[in-house]
Amino acid sequence: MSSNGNGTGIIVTESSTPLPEGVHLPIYMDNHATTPLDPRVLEAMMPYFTSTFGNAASRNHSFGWEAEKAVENAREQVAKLIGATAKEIIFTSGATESNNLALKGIAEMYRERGNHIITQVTEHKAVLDTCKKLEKQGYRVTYLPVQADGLIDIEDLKRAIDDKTILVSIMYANNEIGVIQPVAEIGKLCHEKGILFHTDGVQAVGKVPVDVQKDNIDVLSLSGHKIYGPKGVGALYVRRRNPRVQISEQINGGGHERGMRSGTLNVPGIVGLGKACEICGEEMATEAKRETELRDYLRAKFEKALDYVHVNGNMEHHLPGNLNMSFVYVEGESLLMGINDIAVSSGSACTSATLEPSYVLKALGLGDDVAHSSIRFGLGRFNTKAEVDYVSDKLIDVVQKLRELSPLYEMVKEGIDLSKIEWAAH
Ligand SMILES: Cc1ncc(COP(=O)(O)O)c(C=O)c1O
Ligand code: FES
Repeated sequence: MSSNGNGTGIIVTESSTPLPEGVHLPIYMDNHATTPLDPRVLEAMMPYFTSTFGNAASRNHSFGWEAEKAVENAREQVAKLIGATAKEIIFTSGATESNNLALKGIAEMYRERGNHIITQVTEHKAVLDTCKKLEKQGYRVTYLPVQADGLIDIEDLKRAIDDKTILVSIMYANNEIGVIQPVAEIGKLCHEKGILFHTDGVQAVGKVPVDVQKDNIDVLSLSGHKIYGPKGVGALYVRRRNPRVQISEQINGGGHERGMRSGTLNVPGIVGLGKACEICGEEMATEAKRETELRDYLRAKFEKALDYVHVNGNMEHHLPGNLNMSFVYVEGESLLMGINDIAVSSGSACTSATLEPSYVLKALGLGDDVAHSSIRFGLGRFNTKAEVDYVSDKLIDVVQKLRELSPLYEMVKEGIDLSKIEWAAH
């Protein structure tokens, strides 16, 4: 296997100018995809791999009791972060499983009551593909559109509800454009109509205050690796009162997690998830402020230096660390190649397995070309101002150079209306 020397798979281009202090390449600014494990989380997890390795289900010796105690402590920590009680937390292998369990488990359990589910077009694939599977099994699914700013229209939701609707699943915050949906309002509407409300809270939990009571949430998915915890562990909040939600198990076996999710518990992972939640709860307010400032600073630098750039998604209802920007009139692929020492995500096909531009950006009404020239910056706990400066300066430089070569940009500057041009077919 060839190596690029930094072990990340990212090829770092040689630079003749010395790097600013505190900047090490490559720079990771893709914290919506995953986050590094916080060293404090690792420290909490370590004993549970070696000395305290018991099976939390072993009832007749201290190894089991110690493991169980750690799991129950983590359950409290997770519950506290979202305003739930410990008994309402089910541990899973991650949010993909949580979303599957929520949707399939509710669909199956409430089949007698109805077969209609409402979601939205900009959900994560873990929700969309689960819904598609349920459609094959005879459920009806309404995929609500979003407005140009990424928010759903509550009136659309009201119109979509019918007497067979059993579940509404709308994500708390979007993983690409960072837009925060009016969750409390959606939940209130669902409760008035006697419909269950599930939210994919993966990007919001730990970043902004999430409270299952105030937000009228019945079922919520969360994931460890998006909040500086380990990968492969997550949880599902399942409301126990007003209303008591019932979920049909999707994995059968030893009856763990009150029968809702069998399988020996990942004790170190769960301990890590709990610790990650505790840290987020303690540091959320200051960290959200810090990331928001960095985010706004990054955006302001782009807007000052470049024309034809715009943000995607409503910026008032927005995650602190998210910035999704389109750099119009540059070719997406070249843009990415020009910033290959920076780990960000793009709305283009070249970074994904499926050869299509981001369906989230397209749902906002962006054309393929603009979606291709869009970049998602995901700022996180370990990003610094020096990194933000490096990233913005580099990007501005690359965009300016690419535009110098861009005939489209030149035509726009000359005042030619591109939409009126008849391009020759090829
Ligand atoms: C909004 C959203 N939902 C679900 C997931 C899946 O989470 P996990 O990686 O824990 O399965 C992700 C992560 O990619 C996400 O961003
Ligand atoms: S930018 Fe790579 S496919 Fe569009």
